[in-house]
Amino acid sequence: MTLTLRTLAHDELRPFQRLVDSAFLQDSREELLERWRGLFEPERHHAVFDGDEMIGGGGIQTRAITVPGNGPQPVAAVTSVGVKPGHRRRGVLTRVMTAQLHGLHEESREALAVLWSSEAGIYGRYGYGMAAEFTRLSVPRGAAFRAGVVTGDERVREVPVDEAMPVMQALYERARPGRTGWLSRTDAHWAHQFADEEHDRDGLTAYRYVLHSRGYAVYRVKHDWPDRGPRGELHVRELVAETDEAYAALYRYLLDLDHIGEVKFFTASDDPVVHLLEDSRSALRSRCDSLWARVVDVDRALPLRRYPSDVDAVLDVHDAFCPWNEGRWRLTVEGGEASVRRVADEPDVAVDVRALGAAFLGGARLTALARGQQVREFTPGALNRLSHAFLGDREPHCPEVF
Ligand SMILES: CC(=O)SCCNC(=O)CCNC(=O)[C@H](O)C(C)(C)COP(=O)(O)OP(=O)(O)OC[C@H]1O[C@@H](n2cnc3c(N)ncnc32)[C@H](O)[C@@H]1OP(=O)(O)O
Repeated sequence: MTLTLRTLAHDELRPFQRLVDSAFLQDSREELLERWRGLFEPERHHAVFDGDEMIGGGGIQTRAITVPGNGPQPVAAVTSVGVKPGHRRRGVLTRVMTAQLHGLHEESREALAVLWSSEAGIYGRYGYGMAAEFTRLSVPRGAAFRAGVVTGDERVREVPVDEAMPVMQALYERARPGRTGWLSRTDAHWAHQFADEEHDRDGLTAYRYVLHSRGYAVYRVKHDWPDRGPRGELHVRELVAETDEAYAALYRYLLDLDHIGEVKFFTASDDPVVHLLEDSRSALRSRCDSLWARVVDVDRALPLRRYPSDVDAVLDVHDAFCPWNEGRWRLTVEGGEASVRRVADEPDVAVDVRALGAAFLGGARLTALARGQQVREFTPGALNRLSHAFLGDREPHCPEVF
């Protein structure tokens, strides 16, 4: 039977969702369909059919991502990729990736695509690079701040979700343009991210919502009452603050809650809490990849962000999956703004397109990627200059899995 590929219609959410559930070895739940419907853009979802049977697919959410120095920019947020068990390793994913990336290029849609990868070995072959990491942070309850840390005297208040949500949305929107890696959220995204259904809780409590006039935190608790006294785990879902003082005040509130042993948070890898703590080593940290990024069109993507230093270099780009990127491009950054044009000049560096994706948000250094054999320098000094130009003011961080 030959395989066919097409985009979906509005009434195909149910079979598509069943397919994704089957690929992720999850039970299908009819009641979740309404929540998914708000996120479903059928014309941006591709599915592969074996005869009449939908056996694989993947979708795109139309969103914006904050890039270094230039606020939110359009991004194709790739999501819900799956192939039914029994139909794997015969090129279904490759067909979906081809349809997505070639489609973005041909229709001049988003010049950048991002995703969270279920397994790290999958997306490099399609030109995605590891662009951001998150830190699994664990801080013991009561951990003291350094003398001199200011938390202010404003009371942090726990409030019901209905009161918290509009305030959270406004705070998030105000903070977002300055936070590399944060995504735009519609009401449907907010509803999805904070749905808080029983089966998502994994034995933890419902979300608790905490407000400060300049920030908020959302958390759950896993209770633990051993003989030596309570030592629950407090899991922070999101902590957003417009000021450093509000950030410290919210952390202080969470660290001082009774019955807690540890505060745990999947946070940005430059979360400042280690600098607030008297004993920085009490914060245990381990890192893992979060966002993978794909430069769809080199000449359209690189000018989307700003650069901290000027540079003029010819890049010999290797891109086997999107051949329109292959070859030599001159990247010129003046006053932080980039222009990119095709040239026949001798290259200063050779880069795999994965490395451009990894460096795009300022998270990975091109010098490190060179040591990882994804970048090669021909002109001495060019790599250091280029690597510096790609840095950002903050570590990129994506506070939600989509
Ligand atoms: C953004 C997201 O949604 S991430 C979620 C991805 N989905 C999942 O993890 C759900 C469970 N897994 C699956 O559904 C499937 O196994 C998929 C989607 C990962 C792969 O689908 P397939 O149709 O089997 O992939 P396909 O046959 O096109 O393989 C292409 C290549 O990727 C490789 N590959 C596929 N899956 C993996 C993996 N998990 N790890 C490493 N390599 C992989 C294949 O070996 C093949 O390599 P080759 O080009 O060198 O021959």
